[in-house]
Parts: sequence; C-alpha cells; structure tokens
Amino acid sequence: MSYKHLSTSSDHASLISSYDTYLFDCDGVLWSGDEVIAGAKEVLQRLRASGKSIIFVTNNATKSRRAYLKKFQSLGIQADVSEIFSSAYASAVYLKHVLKLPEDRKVYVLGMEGIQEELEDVGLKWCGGTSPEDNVFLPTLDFTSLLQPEVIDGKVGAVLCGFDMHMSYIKLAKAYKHITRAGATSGSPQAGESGGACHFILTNDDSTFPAKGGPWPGAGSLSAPLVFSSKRTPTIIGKPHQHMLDCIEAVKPFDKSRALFVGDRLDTDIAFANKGGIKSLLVLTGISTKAEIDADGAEVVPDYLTQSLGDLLAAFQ
Ligand SMILES: O=C(O)[C@H](O)[C@H](O)COP(=O)(O)O
Repeated sequence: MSYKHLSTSSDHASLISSYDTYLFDCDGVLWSGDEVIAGAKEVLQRLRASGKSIIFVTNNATKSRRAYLKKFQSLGIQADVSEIFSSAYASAVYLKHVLKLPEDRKVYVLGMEGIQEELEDVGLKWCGGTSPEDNVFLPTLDFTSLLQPEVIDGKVGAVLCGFDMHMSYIKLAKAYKHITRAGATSGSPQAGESGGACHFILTNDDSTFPAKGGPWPGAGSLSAPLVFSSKRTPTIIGKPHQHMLDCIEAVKPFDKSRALFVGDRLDTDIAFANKGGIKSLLVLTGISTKAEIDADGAEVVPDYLTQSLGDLLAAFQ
C-alpha cells in the first residue's frame, strides 16, 4: 500500500480542492493537551472561509460536547456544538437509541464528567464516575461491604468505561460485579435487556493518550483490568469502530466520496477512515510515525501524509 507524501504547496492545494468535508481528530492534530498545534487554527479558518464543512471526531471522553465547545473557544478555534462528536456522546446515543436502555436503569460509569453530562443530556441516569463514595481508598481486604444492596445498585443495566483519571479499585470491583452477574455473559446488545443482565461498553480502546510529554496510558489500557478479569468482550464505540461513524452519519450526513479524515493515529483515526470508505491524511504531531507506515507489511496506511495540519496553510497562500 502506498500513500502520497504532500510536500509542495500545489500538493496541498490539490488536496483542498478534492474534498468538501473535513473530519478532524482533536488530540494530536488540533492540540496537544492545552496547546494548539501551530497553524491548526488558521487552517480551520481558511477551510471555513472556502465553504468547507468541518466535523470534529474525538475519542477523548473526558469532556462533554458543551465542555469541548468551551475548550475550542478558550483556544480561539471556531466550532459549533453540532460539529463535535466525542466517544462520550456517541456512547450515550448508543445506550439510549440503539440499546434503548430502559428509563428505570442506570449506567455505572468508570470515567469523568464528560460521560456523565452526555448521559444526562440523553436522559439516562448514572452512578459511579465522579461520585465521592466511589473515589476513596478501600481500607480493607474484606470486600463483602461492597455487596450490600445499597452499595451495588441493582438498577444498573450497563457499565460504561472511558478515560478516568480517578480510576479506583472500588470502581473496578463494582463494575466487575455488575458485568459478571447472572445473565451478563456477553457483550451483545441484548445482554442488558433482561432483569439481571448488564451491557459492557467502552467509550474507546486507545492504548495510549497523546497529551504533552506523552504518550501516556489511554482509555483502552484503563479498561484492560475489567476486560481481563470479567472475560467479557465489550462493545466499543469510538474510532475505529463502526458505532462512531453510525452516530456521525445519523446526525450529520455527508458525502464520503468528498470527505477527508485528518488524524495522528493509525489504529484509530486512519483505520476508522479506511474502514468507513473515507480518504485519510496522517499528521505526525501525535502518536504514529512515518516509520510505521513505511515498515514492510504495514497494515494501516493513510492516503496522504504531511508533517502537521499547519502545512495545509500553504494551499491558501
Ligand atoms: O485514551 C484516550 O481516551 C485517547 O487516547 C484520547 O482521548 C484520544 O483522543 P483523540 O485523539 O481521538 O482526540
């Protein structure tokens, strides 16, 4: 498989003239932590001024779309909430509209405010997550206290695991009990519908997280203890999985033949685009390297490569 290395301004100009919709990964493409990648803001402005459509697609579930909007605004990047798709939002939509989790059921969250806010926005109840009682040290090796009915909530119909900077043993232990209780033996969408069963969902399974000074362990690494201990196969929502594309297309349909996905990571962003029939551009400001796509037998290869999103400014000079 080969890719086109964009190296001249006419390469970049011809790329821009070939696509109308631009889907952007966020971490490692637009920003690294809280620092904007050089030129990214200006490229987005030029694309908008040229009448192009923009969609943001992030696996980062720590923020809700509303909170993302604030981040975009604080970094001076124009965005509208309708353009933002995160794995937290897509997971909430999946639980509500695909699994049709009954209203009397709750979602046990291993994750942060982003997941909680998105669940609330679709009218789903949650427990775990940032609740103080689930974020304390468990000072005993007698875990039977966790089995009290008021501690393990029998109304939980799904466990949703995402990036959690307060991951605790209590949360892992409770989630484990939910997803291994009677009847909860598969990751299939039907598993949670009957009384005792419980869905097992991951917002995303990124092995690493491309924040400043990284890579650091990602959401997939944080969910690994649960997958390993429960022996269940979870349903995974974020890139490269189909549920994320289904969510985007249901809300914001676009012509895939005139769309370009810009990402920094081969096994999420570029695999997502390749599987979805969308052309892809790899930038080298995040996780993946040129050596990976040049290696013999490389399985996931983008259509285009450029060092940084800022390079596309050359197309508008
Ligand atoms: O571990 C994670 O959740 C991911 O590494 C991270 O949030 C990726 O975000 P993205 O690159 O899709 O914006």
